[in-house]
Amino acid sequence: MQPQNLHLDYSLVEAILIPFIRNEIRKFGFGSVVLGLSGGIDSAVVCELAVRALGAQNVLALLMPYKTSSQESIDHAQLMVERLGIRAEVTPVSEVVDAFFATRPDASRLRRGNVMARSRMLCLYDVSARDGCLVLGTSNKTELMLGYGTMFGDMASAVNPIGDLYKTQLFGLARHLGIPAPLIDKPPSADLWEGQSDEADLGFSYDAVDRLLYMMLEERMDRDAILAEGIDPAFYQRVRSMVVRNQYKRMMPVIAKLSSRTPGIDFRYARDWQEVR
Ligand SMILES: Nc1ncnc2c1ncn2[C@@H]1O[C@H](COP(=O)(O)OP(=O)(O)OC[C@H]2O[C@@H]([n+]3cccc(C(=O)O)c3)[C@H](O)[C@@H]2O)[C@@H](O)[C@H]1O
Ligand SMILES: Nc1ncnc2c1ncn2[C@@H]1O[C@H](COP(=O)(O)OP(=O)(O)OP(=O)(O)O)[C@@H](O)[C@H]1O
Ligand SMILES: [Mg+2]
Repeated sequence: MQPQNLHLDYSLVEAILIPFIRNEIRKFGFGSVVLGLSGGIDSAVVCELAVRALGAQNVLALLMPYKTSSQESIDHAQLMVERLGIRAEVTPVSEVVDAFFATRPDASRLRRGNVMARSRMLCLYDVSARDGCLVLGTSNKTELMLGYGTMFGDMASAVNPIGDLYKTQLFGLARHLGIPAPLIDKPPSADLWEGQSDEADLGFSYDAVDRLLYMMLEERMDRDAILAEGIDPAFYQRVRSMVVRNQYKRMMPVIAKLSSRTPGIDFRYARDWQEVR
């Protein structure tokens, strides 16, 4: 498999995603969106696309730093706000998160990170109720496949335009859209604790894992064919087990089937199932 196979015609991607956002937001009578703008590349790309789809006046960015969030992240989020001329609100999550852990002082870094992500989700959904808008999602395909995100936290949204794009492709789309270089050039980080980096957390690079995921998913190659491409067997096994282990993050909760039409099992109409009057 050639690494260039991963790359897409980003003009075409843009041409698909802009009407996608417009249609998926407007078909229920909504006209505007809110999203968490972190200063990272994923939310910058989603924000840029949303402005192109709906207009700057219809996009609200929430900047939700925790007290350890880096100043650079905040600056980069501000850079996007200025570039796009959108409305922005700063709603730090430090007090909420710290109040929660005041009675749980021994909680691990993982638990703290998840509560941080879920506190941001609280803010986003509260604003969506306040303003009558929808929450735009920013989880990319690599994160969704690996389960590298907090369920009901940063993974929660109404509409996610980038969930079928690998991180490597996000970089390509960001360049195509003209996202400022400082956001593209820095290492991706969940920014949940000081100095965190996705690639250090995961123990492999996005280039390597996207190449492997592409062979597993798009090219449907089996283990032998993938190893013949020079992929390390331990790396293959690790990624495969992450994909399998985190399947639940990509599904509805399991529902005990008691009737002939169970939500999510036999009742699987599309989100826009027409109301019969
Ligand atoms: N088989 C199963 N079926 C259904 N539910 C299952 C389950 N196994 C666990 N669970 C449940 O899921 C929970 C674990 O999932 P979850 O709570 O999501 O948390 P978890 O997967 O443990 O951690 C989240 C991961 O995402 C990373 N993250 C978080 C936030 C942002 C970013 C970023 O890149 O910005 C990255 C974070 O560093 C960490 O590696 C368990 O505590 C359990 O309740
Ligand atoms: N400080 C923050 N303020 C607002 N939203 C945030 C903040 N931190 C995280 N988020 C939200 O959580 C999402 C998940 O973070 P994640 O790090 O995966 O994406 P990113 O920061 O946009 O890009 P990158 O992965 O390159 O850092 C973000 O896209 C954003 O919507
Ligand atoms: Mg980030």
